[in-house]
Amino acid sequence: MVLRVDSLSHRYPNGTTALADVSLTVRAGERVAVVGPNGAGKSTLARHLIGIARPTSGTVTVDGRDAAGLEIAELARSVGFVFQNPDDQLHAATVAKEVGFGPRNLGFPADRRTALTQWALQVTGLTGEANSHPRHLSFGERKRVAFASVLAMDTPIIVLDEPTTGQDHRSVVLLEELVTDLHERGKTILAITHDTDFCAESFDRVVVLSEGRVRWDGPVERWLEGDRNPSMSAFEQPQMARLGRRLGWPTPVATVDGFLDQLTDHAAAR
Ligand SMILES: Nc1ncnc2c1ncn2[C@@H]1O[C@H](COP(=O)(O)OP(=O)(O)OP(=O)(O)O)[C@@H](O)[C@H]1O
Repeated sequence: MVLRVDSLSHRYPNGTTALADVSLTVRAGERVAVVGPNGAGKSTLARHLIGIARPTSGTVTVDGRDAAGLEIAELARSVGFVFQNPDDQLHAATVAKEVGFGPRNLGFPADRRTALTQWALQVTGLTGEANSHPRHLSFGERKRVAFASVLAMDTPIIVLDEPTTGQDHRSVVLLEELVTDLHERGKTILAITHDTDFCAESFDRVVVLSEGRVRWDGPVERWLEGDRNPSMSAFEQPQMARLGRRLGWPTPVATVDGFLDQLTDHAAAR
């Protein structure tokens, strides 16, 4: 169990209860999407995973260690966090320096630092921007710089807060491929997202939060079976699911590959 949240509650000083008795376990190598309406408590939950929020009650355990008892810098070796707003985490004068900062800070040797920085720039499509000032890039590009700077830290767990926001179609496809690649490298990935297409293409499991509580937790395919699952009703079905329904297909389909498989089966059955 790489992440374990036990009966976690969080009340802000103004009295708002953002999380109420949340329990959740994530195994190493899982891809989990946390979804839910605005104000559900998703970002608050993420802040607990990186140790910048302290539980009102309950515990958060990362790799068997109580997050509340660890220094933020220590936790950063295990959990990389990509903020919703990249400007919360970009400070260096060039993209390459920004991406190289994390591995340098963690004390990695020079050859590992260089290899990780180059890899992170390459997989986020930023090699050509290595010498640019992050502030001169677009919002979508800055988000990719933030992602690259977390990748370069080579943490076993990566938490992404709304990664597809502000990304054009090409960048979303790049992101989906990247999540698959990271999964194949054995990373544990948890993303907070409102993007059901992204959930369908890149994640195995969905956790639905609402009003600070876990309302649903299970495989992404089951969650997407809209009318059989009331927790899905507040979300837009993935495009492939809507298309499958319009075609009258009885078995729900959510991904492009799933759609093509069913199309092939239907053609063969004719
Ligand atoms: N610093 C804070 N002080 C007081 N209340 C807060 C604070 N941060 C968040 N909240 C409240 O806690 C609740 C959960 O907020 P949170 O940001 O975790 O939700 P979210 O699911 O991430 O929302 P969104 O989808 O809009 O980003 C909301 O009611 C919010 O107003």
